[in-house]
Parts: sequence; C-alpha cells; structure tokens
Amino acid sequence: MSLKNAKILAIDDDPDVLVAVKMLLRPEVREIVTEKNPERIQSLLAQTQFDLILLDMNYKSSLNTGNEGIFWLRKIREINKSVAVIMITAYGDIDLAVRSVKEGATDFVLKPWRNEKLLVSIEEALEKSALENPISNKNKKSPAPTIINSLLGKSEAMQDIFYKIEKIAPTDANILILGENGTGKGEVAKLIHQKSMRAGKPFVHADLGSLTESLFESELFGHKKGAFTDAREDRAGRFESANKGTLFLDEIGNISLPQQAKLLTVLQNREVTRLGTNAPIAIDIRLISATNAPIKEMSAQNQYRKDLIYRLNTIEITLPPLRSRGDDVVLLAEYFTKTYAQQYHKNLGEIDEKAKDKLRKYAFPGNIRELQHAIERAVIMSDEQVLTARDLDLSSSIENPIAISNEPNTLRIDEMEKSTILKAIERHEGNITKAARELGLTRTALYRRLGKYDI
Ligand SMILES: Nc1ncnc2c1ncn2[C@@H]1O[C@H](COP(=O)(O)OP(=O)(O)OP(=O)(O)O)[C@@H](O)[C@H]1O
Repeated sequence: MSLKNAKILAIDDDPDVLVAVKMLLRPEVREIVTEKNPERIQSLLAQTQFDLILLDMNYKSSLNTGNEGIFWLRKIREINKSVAVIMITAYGDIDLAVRSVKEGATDFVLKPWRNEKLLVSIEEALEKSALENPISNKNKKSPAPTIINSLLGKSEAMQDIFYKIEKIAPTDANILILGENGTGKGEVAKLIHQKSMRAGKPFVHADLGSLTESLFESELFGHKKGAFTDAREDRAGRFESANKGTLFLDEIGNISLPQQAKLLTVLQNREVTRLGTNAPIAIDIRLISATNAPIKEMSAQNQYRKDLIYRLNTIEITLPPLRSRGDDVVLLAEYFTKTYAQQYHKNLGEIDEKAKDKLRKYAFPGNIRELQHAIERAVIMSDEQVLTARDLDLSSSIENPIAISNEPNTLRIDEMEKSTILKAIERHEGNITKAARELGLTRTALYRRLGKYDI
C-alpha cells in the first residue's frame, strides 16, 4: 500500500495536533479523517475501510498513564485486526509505547514529532501491514493466532479450565476469575467474551487498581460536561461503553469500601447515573471480574463486602499458578521463543534440555508474564539457533525450592513471604512505608499481609 493511496484516520483530543496532521497529510494521502473523540472509533471504522490509524495514547479527560490509548487500541483490534495503528505519545513513555506494540500497534511516535519522521513511520507501517495481510480483506477477522488471543495449556489443570470456559461462556452469568499475578486472568476474560453470545459486541476493560478515588466514578459511570473541573464534555463511563457487551473489572480486590458500595448499587439496579446528572441509564452488561487479592479473607475481616462478592461470583474460576501446571512451562516457553524469534528476526526455534530443566525448576512467582519476559530477554540476547540455560536469566534466581520440595506449595510460599516481610520490616526498623517500598507493595497491601500472617 503506497502513501498516496492510503486512507488514514487520526484520533487525538488535542485539536492543534489534528490540524497539524491534516495539513501534513492532506497533500500526501488519498484521504485523511480526523476525530477528537475516541468513542467514535467504532462508528468511523464501520463507515470507512482505513489503512492506517494514528492513535493518541493520552486523553486529557482521563488518566495520564496512556492506558486509554491501549484501551482504544484493543478496541480497534477487536473490530479490525489488520489495520496499521501508530500510537502517538506525548510523554516519551517508552515502556507504555512498547507495551502498545506488544498489544498489536504497528509502531509508535513521540510528540512533538518531525514531519519527515512521521511520514517515514506511516510509510513503513503501511508496508508492514501490506506484507502481513497480503489479502486485503480488512473487514474479515484474521484468524492468525497472536500472544493476546491464544491461551495455551496441556496440563490437566488447564484442561479443566478450558472445559469450564466452554461451559460457562454462553451463559450470561457473572464470573469472578481468581489467581496470582500473570496467570492469564485477562486472557481468560477475553476468551469467555469471544465464546459468548455477546462476542460481536464491545469488550470493555477497566483496571480498577489504577483508578484514583476521584476518577473511579467518572471512569466507570461517566460524567456530564462541567460535573467537575476537568469534565470538558459529556462522557460515557465504562459501564455504558460496555452496553450489550462484556465489562471486565480487573483488580476488583483493590477498591475501597465506599467504592464497593457504589459498584454494588449499580449492579443491583442495573443502571448508572453519570456524574453531574440525575438521570439513570439502563445498562445491559455481562460482568467478568478478576483479582489476585484474597477477597474472601478480606471479607472475613470486614475489608470487603460479602454482598458484593455474591454479585460478582455467580461462577468462580481459579487459575493455577504456572509452577503447578507441569510441563506447560515448556510448552509456553517454546511458543514465546518462536513468537519473539520472529519478532526480533532471530533464527531461533528450539530450547535445549538443560534450559527446559532450568525452567521446570524455577518457581515463577510472576507466572506466565515473568516467563514471557524471561524468554523475550533470552531471545534478544541469543545469537544461536537453540536457546540454552545460560541465556535464561531467571530474575530472583531461586532454583525453585518449591518444585523440589514435597511440602504443599502454598505453605512454602506463605513461609517465604512471611519471612521476607519480617526481614524488610526489621531492616527498616518498623517503618512500614519504607518496608513496603522495598518489597514493591503498597502500604495497604503490606498491611493486608501483616494481618494475614498475624505479624
Ligand atoms: N495460557 C496462555 N497462553 C499464552 N499466553 C498466556 C496464557 N496465559 C497468559 N498468557 C500471557 O501472559 C501474560 C499475562 O497474562 P494476563 O495479563 O492475562 O495475566 P493476569 O492474571 O490478568 O495478570 P495480572 O493479575 O497481573 O493482571 C499476557 O501477556 C498473556 O498474553
């Protein structure tokens, strides 16, 4: 696809940026459409077959973390898997930008950009997308598997999960997914949606862990222009955006008691009221929630509302940690090796036996996400055709005391966690803030663990 023939859509809530893009691209491309409201993406994509989308990562009325951009990227990918997407970020936040590429963006550019550089990025993205999608049938959903859409697992534990998913997906029941960090809760939520009767409708992800107290209501329930200082226009919340589809509430264990009460009211009444209005709007959503927090124990200590848990967990799925999934670790490692070898243009295809043993013996506290990053690093570092144990830098390098012990896993992990916490508190002479920082936990999370271990 040449630049001259390309139809391009630019989405940014800054009108100056849109004017600049329009002036730059109008003489260069077949069509340039600009839009400041990302909520219109769905209808714009339904009207026109765009070849490339320039998508801003930050929207002023929302969080300044770029999550919005990734949210809209996912939305675009749900509708059209092959259109090239270039993310635009003003914050030079490489991590987020890299994440967006992993989530399916073709490339990213930093604001302010140099015009020639932007044109080159657009041309390259169009070429790449033409190579990856030789049959230009962009309305047809591509069946090509990606990391995002494929859930792998041969272990008995995962076969049980797949069976459960097949059974529950077509029902409209609320689902609560439990499991440690990185076990695939988000992936399972997407799969349930894809296999449900709401598959053609929106799948809306809300990360409650990243919402501040003040943003919680406006993000979830929406607001009217002028409802608060930054509310510059009417805006639908995640509940409304998910109407007729699925709403995925991630990190549900991280919300305060007042927030739990607000959420419960919406779920009970099946209607939301945007901030600054008093007109309730009926909502029709399927709710999937996820957490790695022990919410039942929290409810026993009155930190979590039991009535909310009842609403959330009509059906519960608990994802097993990677260390109890047998040889899935090797299966996944092989899959990630091939995927990253392709991505980084390496001639790598296999993992040798010693490396496989190393993977089997390591506990993977960060589960699949940790494995994925370890393999990505190894692939980048390796110049050979086979991945060896030396290439694998497993972060904490504890050669899995769990896997080689006969004691139950949870007991050993609890002991290790308790002793790590005690040592950190001792080192900081009882200063919880400093200990929490060293442990990479929030103060609340550390207090929760102190309660759990009776410290
Ligand atoms: N069965 C699987 N097969 C292939 N990839 C997987 C599988 N499960 C998870 N992944 C990958 O592992 C990473 C972590 O998965 P995901 O984000 O769904 O975990 P999570 O449990 O929601 O994590 P967190 O609790 O931190 O939000 C993702 O990159 C995902 O694509």
